Amino acid sequence: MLCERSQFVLQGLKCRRTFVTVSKAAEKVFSDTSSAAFLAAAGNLNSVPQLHVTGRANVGKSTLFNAVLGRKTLLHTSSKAGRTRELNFYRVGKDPGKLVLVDAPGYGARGKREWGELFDGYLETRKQLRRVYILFNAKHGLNETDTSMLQHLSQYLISKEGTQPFTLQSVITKVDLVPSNQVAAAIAQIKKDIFAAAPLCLPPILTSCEMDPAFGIETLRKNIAEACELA
Ligand SMILES: Nc1nc2c(ncn2[C@@H]2O[C@H](COP(=O)(O)OP(=O)(O)OP(=O)(O)O)[C@@H](O)[C@H]2O)c(=O)[nH]1
Ligand SMILES: [Mg+2]
Repeated sequence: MLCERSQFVLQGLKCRRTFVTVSKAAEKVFSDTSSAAFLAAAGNLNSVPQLHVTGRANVGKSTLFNAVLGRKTLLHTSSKAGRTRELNFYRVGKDPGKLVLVDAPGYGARGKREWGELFDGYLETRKQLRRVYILFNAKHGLNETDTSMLQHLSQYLISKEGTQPFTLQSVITKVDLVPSNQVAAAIAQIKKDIFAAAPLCLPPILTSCEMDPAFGIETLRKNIAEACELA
């Protein structure tokens, strides 16, 4: 199932081959963790693929992408919702970089209206955008705002010409917060809710940054390399 959906999204790439090359590619892209850097301006990055991270405030966006970049504090995190207040661009690898991660403010009750407008403008205009990662808290599941965001993002997934400008990948965070005997049911419910709201959204990658070692990071790195077609 995952295979078929990946194949669809990658427009015909052979699955087995994709996973082999992607695995090596992910190793290469993320091997030099010291070279990840915050970019104040994104003007000179027109040829570098970009990935966008979204999710409700406090879901763990910045923490998860620190883990992906192999850094503890590059992206600012906080126990208080609303820490990230603008679109922040991070280069992966030495200048000019292999790809750029864009960390965004959280949406939801504590998100602000203008953050939404900023996000939409970005989705509509950013040609280099390859994949949007939407994160859900394993313990909280999806609420109405999450469902609305999935439906909203779905509108951008297929253009009028029938092409797919970018793909949408779901990620479940904070799996450690769900008691082990309830994990399977919680994940099944989240998958069902994601599919109901956005059938084109790729099935979730499970993660936890509180486990030692953090869980799901390699899978996410491979997924990123795949999205950017880095061989
Ligand atoms: N238990 C647990 N806590 C986590 C995990 N990931 C992040 N957190 C905690 O969740 C809180 C919010 O993390 P952030 O990464 O700042 O969340 P965010 O989605 O970037 O938040 P905003 O920028 O405010 O939208 C912090 O206290 C993190 O330590 C996880 O996997 N498990
Ligand atoms: Mg944040």
